[in-house]
Amino acid sequence: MPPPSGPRDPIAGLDTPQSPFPLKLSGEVIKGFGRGSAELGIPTANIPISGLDVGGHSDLASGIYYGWSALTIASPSPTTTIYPMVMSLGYNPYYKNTVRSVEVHIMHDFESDFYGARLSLSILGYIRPEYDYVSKESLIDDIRTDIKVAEKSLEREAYKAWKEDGWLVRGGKEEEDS
Ligand SMILES: Cc1cc2nc3c(=O)[nH]c(=O)nc-3n(C[C@H](O)[C@H](O)[C@H](O)COP(=O)(O)O)c2cc1C
Ligand SMILES: Nc1ncnc2c1ncn2[C@@H]1O[C@H](COP(=O)(O)OP(=O)(O)O)[C@@H](O)[C@H]1O
Repeated sequence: MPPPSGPRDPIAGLDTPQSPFPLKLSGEVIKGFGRGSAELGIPTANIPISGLDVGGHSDLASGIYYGWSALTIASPSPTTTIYPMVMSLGYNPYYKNTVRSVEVHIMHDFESDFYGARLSLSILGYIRPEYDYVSKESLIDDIRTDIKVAEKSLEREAYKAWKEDGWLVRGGKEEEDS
């Protein structure tokens, strides 16, 4: 399906997250198809799609989502940092992938890659379905717009609050029994 023509909404969804959000998803950063940085100039960290099953979200619709991410780097000592993120879930119709993938663009400039790190997501809203595009440039334009929409959407108080969520701050770990 091609994207609709005309301007896009600058903000996604209502002023408070609606059911089924927030959704939690966590996994190890694995290799993707090697296109994000090289072809699009927008790196995307892939995590195993099996993480959706673990959380009971295997029927989550393909599309573009936004929320907060926690990146946990193991060495020299485990450190978790929270960043805003946009996530693409699906078959990337422009590239006609045959498997569904979870790809996360973290809205931060990193100096190096972080394969093997743990990436935990608190997904707070849905932006749009995935589309096929006539050109790589129009795909890039839409991803850039998604990033702006996510930034603006996360500025709302009820969305900002989830940045401090315990599960995320603990790097995707459930609370231990005391
Ligand atoms: C916010 C965002 C929106 C995206 N939207 C689409 C889309 O509508 N259609 C599509 O084919 N791919 C979409 N993609 C996926 C890119 O095509 C994908 O990230 C790219 O193929 C890089 O894949 P790789 O990291 O596995 O190499 C989107 C990615 C992001 C981060
Ligand atoms: N802002 C960022 N968001 C997501 N990943 C990033 C970012 N900056 C660097 N990376 C790194 O780049 C990798 C993704 O690069 P990419 O070119 O999309 O390759 P691939 O999808 O094949 O793994 C991520 O796994 C991560 O290690």
